[in-house]
This record gives sequence, C-alpha cells and structure tokens, in this order.
Amino acid sequence: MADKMRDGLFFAGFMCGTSLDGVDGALVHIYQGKIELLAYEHHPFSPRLTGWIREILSENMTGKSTFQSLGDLEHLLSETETSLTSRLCSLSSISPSDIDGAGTHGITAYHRPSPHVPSWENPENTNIPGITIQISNPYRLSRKYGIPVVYDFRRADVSVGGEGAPLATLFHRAAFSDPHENRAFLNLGGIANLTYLPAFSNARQTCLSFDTGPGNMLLDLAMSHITHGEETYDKNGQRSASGTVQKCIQDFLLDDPWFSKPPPKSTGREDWGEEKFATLLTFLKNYPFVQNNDLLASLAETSAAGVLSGFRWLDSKPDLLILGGGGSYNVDLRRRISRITGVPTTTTERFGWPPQAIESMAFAYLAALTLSGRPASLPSTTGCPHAVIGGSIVPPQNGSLPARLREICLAAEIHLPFPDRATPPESRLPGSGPLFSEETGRRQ
Ligand SMILES: Nc1ncnc2c1ncn2[C@@H]1O[C@H](COP(=O)(O)OP(=O)(O)OP(=O)(O)O)[C@@H](O)[C@H]1O
Ligand SMILES: CC(=O)N[C@H]1[C@@H]2OC[C@@H](O2)[C@@H](O)[C@@H]1O[C@H](C)C(=O)O
Repeated sequence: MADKMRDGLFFAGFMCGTSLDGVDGALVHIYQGKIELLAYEHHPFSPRLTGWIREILSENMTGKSTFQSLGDLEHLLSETETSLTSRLCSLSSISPSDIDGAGTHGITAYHRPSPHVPSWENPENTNIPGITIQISNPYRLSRKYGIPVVYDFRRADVSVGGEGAPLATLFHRAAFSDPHENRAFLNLGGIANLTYLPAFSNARQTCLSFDTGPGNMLLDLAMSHITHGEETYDKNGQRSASGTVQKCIQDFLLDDPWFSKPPPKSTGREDWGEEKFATLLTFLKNYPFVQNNDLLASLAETSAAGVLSGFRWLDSKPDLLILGGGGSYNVDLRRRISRITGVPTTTTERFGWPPQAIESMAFAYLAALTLSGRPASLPSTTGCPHAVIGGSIVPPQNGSLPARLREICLAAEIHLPFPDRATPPESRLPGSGPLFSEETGRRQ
C-alpha cells in the first residue's frame, strides 16, 4: 500500500436503516479532509426477513415481550457486519489489519426523543427524558478484527435533551458542501431527512438539519400490502407514476402537526409506520374508488410535500438538492420533489458514490469523530443544548489499546480538518475565511 494512503485512516461503517431492507457496509479512507469510498456492499434481507423484523419492532412498540427476538436480531446484525467487513476488505484489497476502526449504527428499535411520563407508577406525573434504542452488537466485529468499534450513537444526544437524529449532518457537510453554491442534501430512506449546506461564503447561515417526515416508509408498507408481501418497494416508482394523487389521502396525512413543527425534529416508524398505515387503510374504506396506484402516487406526493414543508426553515432556497438513500432510485418520487420544490436535483452518483452507501459512510466518519473526541451533533442539527460527542467505544482486546487509540485520535485530529478546523485544505475552502463553530453549527 502506498505510504500516502497509509497516512490517512481506514474506517468501516454499517447501517441498517428504517426501511429494514438489509445492511449497508462501507469502507472509507479519510485523508487530509477528503473522504474516499474504497468499497461498498449492500447485504439484502429477504422480504420474509424484513417482514419478521418489522413484526418484532412493532410488537416491541405495543409492549409484547420480545427480548429474545431483539437479541436474535442483534446477533444477525453482528454476523452480517462481520462478514461484510471481510467482503469490503477483499473488494478494496485492504488487509483487515489495516482497518483503524468501525462504526455501527444497528437498527433503531424505538425512538421517542421527547420527554414523557414514565411507564412505572409515578404519582407526581413528572416527565423523564426521551428514549432512543438501537439494536447492535459491536463486540464480534471488534474481537474478530481487533479494532475499536463505536456504537450507540444517538443516546448521548437524547440524554441531554437532543433529538438524537439526524446525526449524519457533519458528514454531509464534509462531503457535499461547496464554496460558492447553497446546497441541501436530502436522504430518502424510510424516513427523509434534510441537511442545509450553505456555501462557505455565506458566513451567517447555519448548517441546519432535521427529518422532513416519511420517505419510503409508507410507500414500502403500501407495496407490501398491495402485493401481499411479494414486493417490498415500488421499483423506480413505476406504479406511483401511473397513479393519480388523491386529495383525500393528502389531506389525511398532511394534516399531521408534524409538518408545521419547526426544527429540531426527528421521527420514525413510531409516527409513519405500521400504525399510521393501518389508520390510513381504515380511513380509505370510505373511498372505495381509490386504486392501488393512486394510493402509491398520493404517498409519494406526501413525501415530496414533507420536503417542501421543510424548506420554510432554511435560511434560503438551495441552488441544488443532492439526493441520497434508496429513494434516489425512485424516479417518480424524485420528479415530484423537483417539481414541488422548484429546485434541481442530482444524486450522490454525481460525486461517485452510490446513494445507498451514504449512511454507512457517515457512520464510518462519525466513528472517527468519536474516537478523536469530536462532536457529531450540534444545537442546529439535533437541538442539543451544546455540541455532543456521541457513541460508545468498544476497545479492541489486543493489548495495544492505549497506544493504538491515541494514534487513531491524533491521526483523526490531523486528517479531519474541514470545514471547522483551523487549517482547511485548500482544495475545499477558498482562502482562510471564518470557521464554523462546533457549538452552534454557524460560521463565526
Ligand atoms: N430501484 C428503486 N426504486 C424505488 N425505490 C427504491 C429502489 N431501490 C431502493 N428503493 C427504496 O429505498 C429504500 C431503502 O433505502 P435506504 O437503504 O436508503 O433506507 P434506510 O437507510 O433503510 O432508511 P433510513 O435512511 O430512514 O434509515 C427501500 O426500502 C426502497 O423503498
Ligand atoms: C432514530 C433514527 O434511527 N433515525 C434515522 C432515520 O433514518 C433517516 C432519518 O430517520 C434520520 O434522522 C436517522 O438516520 C440518519 C442516518 C441520521 O441520523 O442522520
């Protein structure tokens, strides 16, 4: 391997998102502020497995006992991540011993970040902080490859009153910001989330991020329902493209107070999953003329309307909307978003990265941030009161822990300089302008 390459860091990242369609794994090289994707692999789940996971997560929400299933799921994820790591290494011709660390997000089993009355008997009716629970087992990965693994990324943020999501914001900023153009990044996963990326020259604007509402989640549930579980998504949006948007569905869904709530905000399966879909189906009994493809068209239009409603919180309308996540392949959804927002769209393929690789790349990057003692969330991203370092660290059991970790942290300090470090790489930042504040996300 070239010495220059070894100067950087090699990190693996894994994500199993709210679509529950499989595990995404990425191996990245971080060098002088630049992120390079060395290998990406998607390990798909069969429709049957996705169905089983959906079932145990919704049983979990209704309080049925599922500890064993959650444990089994944790095992499945760790096995998948371990074999993905070896696959990523062979795809990129990197030796596993060269990997510096990994980040694993796991599966969000429950996400209710707002304070609430606890389940136990509580005569004073006092609120306790919000909850976010990700299922993952970082130990196998750490033991097998002798690397530090970062996991449980969201809990630290929620513990201090943040939303715990979105977290990928700083990665979006590092990867997609431009010196001159105001951009926004839109992740179209099960849930959609938006990151505003002001041009570096717009000193007063904030790198804001929040969830905009459903992305593919309702669409996927509708497809499973329509096809009796045979198909889990509307491939390329072919079916929704031939449907007619029904006002009754739009009114029913867009009436949700979610859409007028200002950021910070995050959402999930709890709000846009099985329960919401069942309520919609009951409501549609009054509208027997609604065809299956009309339902899909209306759900795609709702996701696009959610994005538009998020635009009102941005400092200015972006010049370009960069799409990531599996929904980027949904041509109909993409067309609806461009039309409703009036902003041209592109996908991360323009940057050479598959749209579904972005979140796994982000968790590789966030692991490097955590190991270098740097925050991943800011008041402008999750509403946390101050910048928060997220993630728990599983140290490798190879006896060389302190020295190796220190080495990684030092390297990360040197090689993650943009755009909020003191010496931005010239290729990314023009001149030596003011820097972003890690406390607020604003330029200072
Ligand atoms: N060719 C395609 N056409 C239409 N939709 C697609 C296509 N490929 C993937 N998708 C959609 O993308 C989804 C998966 O996207 P992705 O992996 O980005 O979501 P996720 O990471 O699970 O969710 P989240 O970002 O909310 O955590 C699928 O469930 C499907 O709805
Ligand atoms: C609680 C949770 O898992 N949220 C996910 C989900 O999937 C998309 C959206 O909702 C986003 O807020 C978040 O994931 C991305 C990776 C994030 O934190 O940036």
